Amino acid sequence: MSNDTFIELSEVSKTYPTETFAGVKAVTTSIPKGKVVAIVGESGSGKSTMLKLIYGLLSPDEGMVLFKGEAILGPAEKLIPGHDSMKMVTQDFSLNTYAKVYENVASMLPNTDLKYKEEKSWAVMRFLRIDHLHNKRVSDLSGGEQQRVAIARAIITEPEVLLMDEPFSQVDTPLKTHLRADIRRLSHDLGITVILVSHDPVDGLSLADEIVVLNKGQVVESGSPEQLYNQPQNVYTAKLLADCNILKKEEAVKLGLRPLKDTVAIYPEWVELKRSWTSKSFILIDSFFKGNYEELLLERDHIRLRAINFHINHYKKGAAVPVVLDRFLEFYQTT
Ligand SMILES: Nc1ncnc2c1ncn2[C@@H]1O[C@H](COP(=O)(O)OP(=O)(O)OP(=O)(O)O)[C@@H](O)[C@H]1O
Repeated sequence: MSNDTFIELSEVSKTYPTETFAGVKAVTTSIPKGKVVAIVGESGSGKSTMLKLIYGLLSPDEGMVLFKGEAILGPAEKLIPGHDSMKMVTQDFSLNTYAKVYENVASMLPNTDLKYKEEKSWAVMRFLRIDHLHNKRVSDLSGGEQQRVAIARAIITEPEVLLMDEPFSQVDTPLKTHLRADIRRLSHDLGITVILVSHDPVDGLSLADEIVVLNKGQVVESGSPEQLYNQPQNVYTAKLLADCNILKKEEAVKLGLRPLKDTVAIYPEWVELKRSWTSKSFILIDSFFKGNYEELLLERDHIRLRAINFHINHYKKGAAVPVVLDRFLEFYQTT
């Protein structure tokens, strides 16, 4: 392990005292500087545990967590837990809800230079577009606004790393887009390395430069969103990131595919719907309106597939839908 790497986890394991299974197990991965990294995985896969190990809120039972080549001190070795060059925004935001926005943000800086304190507080509030709320009490803000105040408090001291646990949990869909853009600006404009945990992998796909996939406390793979979406090495990743159709080899063969491995994954957008006759017709079981498209549930030989259809209401329930299948992923694992 070289000294010029940024954050490195090497064979890190952590089992909680009351548990028999490890929260994380033999995790080895590295986090590059200045990037947005999303840790994704099913509930209980160890995402929050990994975040706490990086921040120093937990000590590993085995292995090492290094920040710029130095071991991160755990709670037993540090009076105030948490690494000095990092800040963590938790789901509860830890704000003083009775105080105003400006006070919440400015109180993170010492009173040694009042001019700097005031200028910096305004700059950070402007960066996160909460300057117009400066005089409002935090208790009167929406969840999305409180989230931005929590981020402002975290970045005002210019940390090198910002850790975010489920940053989108209290934000509705339109605000998510703004918050994603804000998080990207933290890394791209300010150079902060952002490590976030999300139970919704779509957040990771649309925002992160790199994704780390956890399953049962272990890193199953990591890479860019495009790489993991288009060429996942595990059926777990394909299911997690794409909500894809999973077929056994025999089922895929019945549908005319020629897989070599045990499990086949077909993304709904790869189920090609044709307007004219094809040798493969499916029966439309149901359709689900999704706004600018509908999701079709199709069946043939007792095998069901979900497909995406942009010509809403073109197919009626019970009708034959001509389909072409020529793109699929295949895996040796069955789950
Ligand atoms: N304080 C704790 N004490 C005992 N077990 C814990 C504790 N925190 C987490 N665990 C266990 O460790 C495992 C990993 O939990 P963790 O919270 O890291 O997962 P997660 O992927 O963040 O889950 P979620 O998405 O549900 O928040 C789980 O089995 C969980 O029950």
